[in-house]
Amino acid sequence: MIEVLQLTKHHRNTTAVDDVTFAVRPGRVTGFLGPNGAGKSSTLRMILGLDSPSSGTALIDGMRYRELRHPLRTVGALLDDAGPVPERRAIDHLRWIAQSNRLPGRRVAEVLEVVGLAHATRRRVRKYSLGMRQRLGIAAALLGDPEILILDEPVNGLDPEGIRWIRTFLRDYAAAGRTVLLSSHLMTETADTVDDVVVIDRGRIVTQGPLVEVTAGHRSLEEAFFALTADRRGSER
Ligand SMILES: Nc1ncnc2c1ncn2[C@@H]1O[C@H](COP(=O)(O)OP(=O)(O)OP(=O)(O)O)[C@@H](O)[C@H]1O
Repeated sequence: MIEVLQLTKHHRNTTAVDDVTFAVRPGRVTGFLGPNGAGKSSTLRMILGLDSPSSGTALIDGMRYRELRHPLRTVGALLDDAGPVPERRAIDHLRWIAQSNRLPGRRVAEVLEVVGLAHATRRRVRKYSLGMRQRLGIAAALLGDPEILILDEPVNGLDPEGIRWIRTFLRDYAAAGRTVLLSSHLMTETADTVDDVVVIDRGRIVTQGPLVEVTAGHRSLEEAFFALTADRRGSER
C-alpha cells in the first residue's frame, strides 16, 4: 500500500506538486496520469525518497522509503532517467545491483527470464532496442521480488507489441495481489491497463477512483480529463 498525504513540492518559482493526496491499493493497477509537466515524476521521486517534500508525506506500507529495512525487497522502481551504463552487458548490470543490495545472485537469471531477455543477457546495453531497455529496467525493479512496483512512463516510445507485453505483465502482477503504480501522459494507451486512476494536472489532483467511475458519462478517459480540466484551462485564457 502506498499513501501520499498532502504532498507538496516547490522548485524555486514552480509548485510542481500541490497538496496531493491519494492511496494505491494492492491487487490493482493504478495509473498516475496527466500531461507533461503535471507533477508525476516529482511525486514518484518523493515516494521513492529521491527528493524531499516541501510538505506532506509519502508512505510505503506505513513507512517513509528511507525507513524501509529492505527497500528493494519492498518496492521496485523504474524511473525515466535512471539507465544502465551502455557499455555494460545486461547480465553484469543486474549482477551489480543484486550484489550491492545483497540480493541472491540466482534472481538475475530469474528476472531476465520473466521479462523475456534470457536470449540477450550477454549483449551490451547500447545494442538493446528501446523495448529491450524497458524490459531490462523492469528486470532490475523485480530483483528484490517486491510486493510493490512503481514505473515512471513505462510505455513511452514502445511499439504496440512492447505496450502489450507491459500491459499483460502488470495485470498479472496485480492479479497476484501485488501493488502496481505506473505513470503516463498517454491516457488512451494506459486506459486498458489500469483498474484505478489518479489524474494530475499542473500539480493538483483532478480526479481519482476506479477507471469505470472516472470515465462514466464520457467516451474515453482522455475526454473525461479534458472535461474535468476545462474550467481551469478556460479561466486562464
Ligand atoms: N528539479 C527541478 N527544478 C525545477 N523545476 C522542476 C524540477 N523538477 C521538476 N520541475 C518542474 O516541475 C513541474 C513538474 O515536473 P514533473 O517532471 O514532475 O512532471 P511530469 O508530470 O513527470 O512530466 P513529464 O512527463 O514531462 O516528466 C514542471 O513544471 C517541471 O518543469
